[in-house]
Amino acid sequence: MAFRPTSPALRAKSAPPSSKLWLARHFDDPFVRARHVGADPHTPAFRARSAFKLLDIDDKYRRFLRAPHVRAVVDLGAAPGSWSQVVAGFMGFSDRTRDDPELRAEVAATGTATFGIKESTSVWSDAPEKPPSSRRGIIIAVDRLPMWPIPGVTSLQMDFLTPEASTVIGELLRAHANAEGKADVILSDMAANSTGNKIADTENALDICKAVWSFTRDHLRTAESVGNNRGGVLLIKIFQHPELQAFRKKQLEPHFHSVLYVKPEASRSESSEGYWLCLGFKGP
Ligand SMILES: C[S@@+](CC[C@H](N)C(=O)[O-])C[C@H]1O[C@@H](n2cnc3c(N)ncnc32)[C@H](O)[C@@H]1O
Repeated sequence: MAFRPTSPALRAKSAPPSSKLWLARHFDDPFVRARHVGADPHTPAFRARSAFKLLDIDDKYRRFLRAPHVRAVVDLGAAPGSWSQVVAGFMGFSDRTRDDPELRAEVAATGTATFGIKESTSVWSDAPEKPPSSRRGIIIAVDRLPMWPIPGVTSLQMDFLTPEASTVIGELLRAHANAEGKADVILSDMAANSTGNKIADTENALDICKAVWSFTRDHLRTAESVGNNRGGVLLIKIFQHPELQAFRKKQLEPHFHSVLYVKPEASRSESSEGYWLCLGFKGP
């Protein structure tokens, strides 16, 4: 199956007027245009404009992802994979998926949307058999949706809110990360589907925050173990809401040296989306 984007002209033709407006604005968006920087103008360099949010946050806030000690990263809500692409780039892996004939042949041999998935565990990976730790670290990407592979990224197709998610990710970290078996950075761009009901949407957003925080307590390295008071980083997507602010005050602030609210340039101004960048984990 070819992962080539449908041309904007084709999509706009059959769309109702309101969608046409959205599409016109979408394709006029500098971050959407910037995705197409590769040799082939039809194949975006990044799979989503979200890549620019992460690049922007990392640029503005102390290059927490580019720090040399960062060798284990967990990317929650990773599909279609642009954040994982950014992390893989920083950790020295290049996205050869499009260019490498060998990798393409591998992909073709194992199937299409479901290729490589081990049915028993619902874990699949495009990383070679040798442990990633012997190279430049481990990147674990988790999503309910399948994800086209990215070299250096181990992908898990699972619902993060299920109890086994933490166990499976923890096992991978213990096998392939640093001596402590913990992540240097945890990223969460997870967003629940909107139900149209504000109360239900807030509850769902809060459930995600709580699950990510509980996972963080178990699997994030502390600033002390990194040897840097900004080490042990959590970046989590949130939507502005008083209940979420209370969660930040009670749960996050006491456990990190600093918790910053960040609204990257690539985040649409009309969206209430933002991120908390939590630096320097003090421990659970
Ligand atoms: C905004 S997208 C992430 C985009 C991604 N950061 C990128 O750059 O390509 C949010 C993702 O969160 C995933 N998601 C939401 N709830 C989830 C859950 N409970 N478990 C796993 N993934 C979830 C969705 O499937 C969706 O792919």
